[in-house]
Amino acid sequence: MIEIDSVTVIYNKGTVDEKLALHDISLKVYEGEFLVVVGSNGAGKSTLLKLLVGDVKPFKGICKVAGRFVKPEKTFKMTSIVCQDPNQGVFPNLTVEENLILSRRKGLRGFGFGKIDRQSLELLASTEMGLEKDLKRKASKLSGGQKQALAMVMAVSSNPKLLLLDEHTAALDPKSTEKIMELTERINRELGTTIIMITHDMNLAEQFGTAVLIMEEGKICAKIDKSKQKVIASQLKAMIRSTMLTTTG
Ligand SMILES: Nc1ncnc2c1ncn2[C@@H]1O[C@H](COP(=O)(O)OP(=O)(O)OP(=O)(O)O)[C@@H](O)[C@H]1O
Repeated sequence: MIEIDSVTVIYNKGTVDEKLALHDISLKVYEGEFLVVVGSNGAGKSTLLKLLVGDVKPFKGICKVAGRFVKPEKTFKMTSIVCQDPNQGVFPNLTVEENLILSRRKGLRGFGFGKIDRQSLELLASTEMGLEKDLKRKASKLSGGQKQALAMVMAVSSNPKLLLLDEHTAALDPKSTEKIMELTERINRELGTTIIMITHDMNLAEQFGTAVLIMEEGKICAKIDKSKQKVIASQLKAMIRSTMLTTTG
């Protein structure tokens, strides 16, 4: 699904603000995988996601998604991204229904006609946040958790192959986090969507995903495959902590 080979990303190359954000990283992510990415601030986690949507270009190396070199216009339909801020993923002045219809069409043409698909309604209902009964409500009136649930359903309504989540539960309370994580798992399990999720929450890294990627200072320190390495939860947390401590000194 994802092939990254010896990629280096440098921001502001050749200026005084030059910054090496990814340093010669190689990574394979397989179809259906749910990869959780952890690492300190500035480790390069968000840059990795930007690389996968073509927002940054490799200075060196290659990056392919679904067998194709990443180009924003090509990955647009194949990849969706949900960020930390619940207000970023929805159109506040549109209703829940309009948001969903628009996202399904990926915002290319007008909206105001068409129907919400069954998959979106089922996913909305599964969150038990009452959104499916409140389709005429403006998104601006929803809670942070409801906005993020809507953003997630919108992100998968066009059936992307890859869903990128950049600390998508960071602004939520524990109850909403639980609901959003249940939805995240369902999307991976039932729709088969490959997921890459960044988090600073070690409990989430321990509890969710099929593999954990540990990054520090623009490098990949380890990829821990939970099934192959048969690690139990407490061991995994200890492994993440010790790898991060070793790297950061
Ligand atoms: N647009 C940019 N211009 C210049 N430098 C940048 C830019 N974006 C990120 N960087 C730098 O690149 C490095 C990696 O940043 P990145 O945002 O990928 O880290 P991160 O692991 O996602 O951090 P955080 O956990 O704080 O979100 C950091 O040193 C950061 O300051």
